[in-house]
Amino acid sequence: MKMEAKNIHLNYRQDTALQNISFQLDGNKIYGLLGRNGAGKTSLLSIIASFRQQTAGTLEILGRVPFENAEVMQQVIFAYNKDYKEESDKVKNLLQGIAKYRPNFDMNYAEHLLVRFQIPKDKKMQQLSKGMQAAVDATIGLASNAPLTIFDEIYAGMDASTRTIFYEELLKSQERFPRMVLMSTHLVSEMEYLFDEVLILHKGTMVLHEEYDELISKGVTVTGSAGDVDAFVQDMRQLNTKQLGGTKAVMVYGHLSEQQYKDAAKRGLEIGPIALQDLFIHLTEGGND
Ligand SMILES: Nc1ncnc2c1ncn2[C@@H]1O[C@H](COP(=O)(O)OP(=O)(O)OP(=O)(O)O)[C@@H](O)[C@H]1O
Repeated sequence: MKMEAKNIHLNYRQDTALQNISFQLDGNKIYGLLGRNGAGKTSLLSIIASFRQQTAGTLEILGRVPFENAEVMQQVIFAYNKDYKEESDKVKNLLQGIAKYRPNFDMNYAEHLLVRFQIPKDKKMQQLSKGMQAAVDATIGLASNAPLTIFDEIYAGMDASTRTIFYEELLKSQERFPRMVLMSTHLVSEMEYLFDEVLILHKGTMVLHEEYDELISKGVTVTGSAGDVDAFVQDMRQLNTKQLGGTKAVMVYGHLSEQQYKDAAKRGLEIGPIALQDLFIHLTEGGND
């Protein structure tokens, strides 16, 4: 699967929701789309899923414009928390209806997921709790086996155990049927282990797109006595500082050279990894409140 966005803008009347969004995604990987409330995640995913059209710029999926292109849209599933209050269909009938239009839909797997999520398949959708409805949305997203699978904050309403089942099943089904998965979230620390690549949106612009391993390897946390830490990090890009008594931990962004590792060891400083959550907070702080 391949996707390319060039200079996408989206306005809602006079408000700008997305500006200058460009990226290329290539491969059957899990992409984490991170952003705070109102960053533009749903807006961007809705354009990718052809639920709405951008104001300017181009989007291509497999080299074609997806909007109103049935052939491309067959390959895409957009799973999000739907409103089922008017939905009197039973769970099993809803799934059967979806399976008719989805060539890769795996009903056996969907039933397995319903058992794992403890969803009674003979119950009407409108009678399920919010978390159970979200689990049905996740089931649809996973069992559709669509080459481009989009989950928009699908976990909302799910309890911690249900979310864990969802993450496990996502990884298992991705192994069986590799696909491009785009997943928006602000539960960064809980979900970061799922991501192959990370995209961070902030106030409608893309502030970062990198491979997860590369991203994590780029930053380090330097811990030790405050004076030594300050001297060591003085010329580095500092992201975050914590101090407890005389001990200080500073998160810095950038690769350390071999010499810097040696210097750190000499000064008795500890070098540890950074957390994506810290980087996310740093890159998206300010302006939204
Ligand atoms: N239908 C709409 N009409 C007008 N403005 C909208 C509409 N939908 C979204 N917006 C605005 O666009 C911006 C981006 O919203 P969006 O829903 O894409 O963010 P999000 O990152 O998905 O947020 P959240 O994490 O809170 O769901 C926000 O400022 C929001 O107020």
